[in-house]
Amino acid sequence: MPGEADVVDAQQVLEAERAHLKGAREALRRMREHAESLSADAAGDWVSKQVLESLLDQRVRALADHPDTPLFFGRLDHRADADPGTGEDLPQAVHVGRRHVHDEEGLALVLDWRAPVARAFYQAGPREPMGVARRRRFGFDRGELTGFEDEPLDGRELGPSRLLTEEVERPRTGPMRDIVATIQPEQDVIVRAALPDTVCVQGAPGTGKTAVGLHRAAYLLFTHRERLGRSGVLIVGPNRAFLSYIASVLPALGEVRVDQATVDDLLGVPTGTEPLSTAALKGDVRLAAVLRKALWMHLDKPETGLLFVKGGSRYRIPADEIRELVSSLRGTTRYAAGRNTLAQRLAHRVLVQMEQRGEAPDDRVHDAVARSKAVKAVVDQVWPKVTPQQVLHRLLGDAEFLARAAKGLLDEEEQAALLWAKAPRSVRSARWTSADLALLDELADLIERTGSLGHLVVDEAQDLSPMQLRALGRRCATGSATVLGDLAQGTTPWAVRSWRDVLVHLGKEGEVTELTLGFRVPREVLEYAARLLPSVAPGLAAPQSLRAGTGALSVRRVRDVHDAAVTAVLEAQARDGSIGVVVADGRLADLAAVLEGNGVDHAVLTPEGVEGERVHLVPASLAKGLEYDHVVVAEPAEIVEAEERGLARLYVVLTRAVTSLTVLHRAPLPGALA
Ligand SMILES: Nc1ncnc2c1ncn2[C@@H]1O[C@H](COP(=O)(O)OP(=O)(O)OP(=O)(O)O)[C@@H](O)[C@H]1O
Repeated sequence: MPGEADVVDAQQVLEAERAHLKGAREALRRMREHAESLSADAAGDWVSKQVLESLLDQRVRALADHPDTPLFFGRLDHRADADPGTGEDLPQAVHVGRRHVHDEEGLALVLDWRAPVARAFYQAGPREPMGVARRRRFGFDRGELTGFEDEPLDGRELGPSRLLTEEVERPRTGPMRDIVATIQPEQDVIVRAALPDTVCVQGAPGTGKTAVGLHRAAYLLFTHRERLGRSGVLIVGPNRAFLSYIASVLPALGEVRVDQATVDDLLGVPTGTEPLSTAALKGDVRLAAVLRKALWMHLDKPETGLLFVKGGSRYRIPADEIRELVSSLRGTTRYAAGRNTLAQRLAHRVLVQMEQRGEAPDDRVHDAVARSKAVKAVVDQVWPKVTPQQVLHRLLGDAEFLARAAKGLLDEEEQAALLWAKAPRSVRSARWTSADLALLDELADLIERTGSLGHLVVDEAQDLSPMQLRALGRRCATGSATVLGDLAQGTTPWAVRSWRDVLVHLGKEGEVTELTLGFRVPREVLEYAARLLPSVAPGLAAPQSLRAGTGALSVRRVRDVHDAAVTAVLEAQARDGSIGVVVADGRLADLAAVLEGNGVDHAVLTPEGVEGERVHLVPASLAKGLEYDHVVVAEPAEIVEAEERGLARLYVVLTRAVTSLTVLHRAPLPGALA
C-alpha cells in the first residue's frame, strides 16, 4: 500500500508531467504555425512551387496535434554515467512520443520514438538497462495524462506493466490503432531491423504482425527519410476492406505518404474467373520457366540477309551473320532491350563496311542506319515486338506452342488444364484472371525491367502464389521487404507451406522470425481455436495469449442459428466495443435479412470495406486480418464446407475476437471442436 507521502509525491510528479505536456503542446503549435507561415513563393518556377507547396503542406499535416492521442507516452531517466556510444551527451531525462517536439531554442521536449536514444524505452530491461535508471510509462485518456508507472532498472525483476495490460484490454472501436506506446521487445527488434534486411515474420493470430509491419514502415521512413522518400514504401494487403481497417495507423504516426495496395491494384483488376485448380497451376513457379521459354521462342531465323542501300552503295550482311548475332544476344538482355541492341549491332557492321570502303561515317550515320527501314525490317522479322498479352494469349490458346514451351516442365495433363476451353478470338477480347495477371506481370518484366521500390511490407503473405510472390519481389528487387503471415491461416489452394520458399520466390535472402505472444485473442478462445491447428498446420506450435479473459468463450447448440445470432448480437450490444457476426459467404444475405427484420442496425462488410455501424456482418472470406471485441460465428460447419481449406478459414474466423466469442451451431461442429 502506498503511504500518504507517496501519494502526495505521485500527485506532484503527475502535475509536473502535465505541465511538461502542456509546454510540449504549445511548442508543437508554434512549430506548426512556423511551418504554416512558410511560403512557396520563393520557388523559381511553377513546377518547383507546386513541389514546395506540397512538401510544406505535408510538413504542416505531420505537425498536427491529435487531441485524442498523447504527445508523449514515456520517459527515460538516464544514469549520470550513461554513455550513448555516440560521443554526444545523453540528456538526463527524455520524453518519448510520436514525434520530435522542440522549443524555440531547439531543446527537445519530446523525442521521436524512432530516434536511436528512444530504443531503450522498448528494449531496456533489468539485465541490460542500456544506461537507463528509470523508465516511466504514462496513462492517458483522450490525450489527457491520467497516471504513470515507474520501472526502476536497477537489476530487480520487473512485474507485468499495468498500463500495458490496460492498453491491450481496451475495447476496440473502429479502425486499427497504433501500438507505439507498448511495442514489445521482440516486436521492436523487427521494427528496427536495418533497411537492407528483408525480414519474414511467422506469427499466430493477434501477435501483432500487421502492427509490427506498419511500425517498421514508419521507422524506416524516419531513419532513411530522403532515400525512401525517393524510392517509396508500399504496404500490400489482401483486400480493400483490410487496407481501410489499417489505413489510419501510419497517419497517426505522422507518416502520410505511404501507399497501400492490394495485389490486384498492382497487377491489374481481373476480368475473368477460372477453377481454383487451374489458378493454382498458373501460380506454380514452374510457369516462370515456361513463360521465359515462350517469350524467347518468338525469335526467328532470318529469312534473308540485310541489304542497306545508301546513294549508289549497297551493304550486305548475310543471314548467317545475323543468326549468329541473334544467338549471341539471346537471353543476355531483357527482350525489348535486345531488339534495340540488335539494331545497333547491325548498324555497326554496316559502318565497318563503309569504313572499309574509305568512308568516314559518324555517330549520326550510325543512328540513321540503326533506325533505317531495312534494319527495322530485319529486326521485326527475327526479333519481333511482342506484348505480354500476345504471348500469354498464344500460350493459353495454342496447344502446340504450349507443348513446346512447357516441354520438360509440365506434363500433358497439366498442359491440357492450362489451355483455354475456348480461346478468345483476339488478344483484346481475352478475359484475364487473377492468376493470369501474375503471368502477364512476369512476361512484362522479361520484356522490360519492372521498377523497384525502396521497401515493401507484404501482409497475409501466406496466401500468395509463387508467381504473385515473384511479382512482388520484382517490386523490391533493389530494396527490401517485410513479409508477414501465418502458415496456419493460409486459405488459398496455392498458399505456400514454408517461409523459406516464400523468400526464394521473392528472390530475397532474409531472416525468418517468429512472434508467439498474442495480444488479441483471450486464452480460452485461442486454445479452443488451436484445436484445429494439428489439421491446418501440423508443424506449428500452439500460440500463447497475453490475455487471461475467462468466460470469453460460449459455444451454443441451437435450434435456429438466425434467431440465436440475433440474441447473441443483442447481448453483445449491452457491452462495450465492436461486434462482428461472421458467417459462410453463402449465408450472408439470409442473415442480413433476419437482422434487418429484427431491427438490428448493422453494416455488411464488402471487399471495399465498410463505414460506421457498430455491428458488422462479415463474410468468412473477408475476416482475415480484422478484429472485433465481440465475435459471433454462425454455423462453423458451413464455413468449413465452403472451400478446400475450410478448416484454416474457420481457424481465421475463430481468432478475430478480442473480448468474447460466441459459436452458434445447429449442424455438428468439426471433429476437433466437438
Ligand atoms: N505491443 C502491443 N501492445 C498493444 N497492443 C498490441 C501490441 N501488439 C499487438 N497489439 C494489438 O493486438 C491486436 C492484433 O494485432 P495485429 O492485428 O497486428 O496481429 P496479427 O498478428 O496481424 O493478427 P492476424 O494474424 O490475426 O491478422 C491489435 O489490436 C494490436 O493493436
